[in-house]
Amino acid sequence: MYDALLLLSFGGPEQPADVRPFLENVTRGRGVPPERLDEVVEHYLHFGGVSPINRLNRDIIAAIEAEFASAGTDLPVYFGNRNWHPMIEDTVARMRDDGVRSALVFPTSAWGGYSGCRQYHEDVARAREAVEGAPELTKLRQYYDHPLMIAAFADAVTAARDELSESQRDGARLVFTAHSVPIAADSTGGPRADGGRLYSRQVAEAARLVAAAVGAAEYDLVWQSRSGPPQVPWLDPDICDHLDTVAAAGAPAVVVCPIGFVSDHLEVIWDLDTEARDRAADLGLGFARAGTPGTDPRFAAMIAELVAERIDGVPARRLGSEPLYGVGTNGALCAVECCVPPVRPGRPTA
Ligand SMILES: CC1=C(CCC(=O)O)c2cc3nc(cc4[nH]c(cc5[nH]c(cc1n2)c(C)c5CCC(=O)O)c(CCC(=O)O)c4C)C(CCC(=O)O)=C3C
Ligand SMILES: [Fe+2]
Repeated sequence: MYDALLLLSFGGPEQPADVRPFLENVTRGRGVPPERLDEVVEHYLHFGGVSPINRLNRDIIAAIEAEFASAGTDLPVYFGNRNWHPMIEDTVARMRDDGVRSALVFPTSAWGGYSGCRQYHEDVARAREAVEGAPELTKLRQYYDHPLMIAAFADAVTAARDELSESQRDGARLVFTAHSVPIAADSTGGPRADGGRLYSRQVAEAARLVAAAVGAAEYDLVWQSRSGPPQVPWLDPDICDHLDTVAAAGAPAVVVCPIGFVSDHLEVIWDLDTEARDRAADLGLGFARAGTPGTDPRFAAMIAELVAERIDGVPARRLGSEPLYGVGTNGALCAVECCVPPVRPGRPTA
């Protein structure tokens, strides 16, 4: 029925010369101001112009291959990106040349919403348009509340808390963070009949599930990595501003859980490990950042389970109750009027 798996991700530069063209791909027609782009160029150059994201995705692929081998699942795993090499168009052409007829697509975003789900459908549609004789491509579902992912995040939170000194541990505030998006995009996320806000509702539920798993009665959910022009409202508060609030409330430390991301890519190692950590230091707040689930063996096990749902009809395991979508073949949307793209300032209308 399916003869391959394609891991589809965001992509990131692998050398300094890649940084500008990568960012142009990401932001084309999206109204991100040039000043913001210049800043983001600096973030990448701070790490030698190399994002860890491709390497981390290759590690995830190696873990999936091992998982498939031990389960006797005979599916080759391919790697393609939206914004940088290996580009999805090139990978889909290679899949066709290898004789792949119908493949499943695992997106490295757990979420619904425009950026986390619909844009991956658009990537699939664009790649198939570019490649004559392209295989059928069926995107897997959203997995924000999969028990294996929640368990991996929960153990990472516990490990981060243990890094704090004993005096900081007790009063440490648990803070979840995810990529901010424009409020207009969030409000049209999901099928219209569901009332929108799919992304922020799923993020809030994932945070609740992880907090419950570690026994935290209190926690906060904040946002990070805002871009776009300042007059456009995005989900807030921002993580750095929130650290001021936490410090003012008298907490000795924070445990920051990047619930919105599956791996330690640039949004994590810059925005959290650099910017937020520096802000915490200025405020005299202890700071520990929980790891992301991508390197946890349970993450590959979860992917194998999502594949088995499609191939063997294994029942979908999930802990939450927010609506869950994400499946579509050849770029077909999850539902009619799903995640209608917001009108963006500066975006070409054609
Ligand atoms: C919801 C969401 C996720 C999580 C879901 C998922 O994982 O898909 C995510 C992930 C990521 N975002 C990433 C990088 C960037 N995102 C940008 C810009 C934007 N992100 C947005 C949303 C999201 N982004 C939005 C609404 C924009 C504004 C432009 C637009 O409306 O589309 C920009 C432009 C410059 C800037 O920051 O302004 C960059 C460089 C990287 C790669 C990091 C690396 O290289 O290691 C990853 C994994
Ligand atoms: Fe992003």
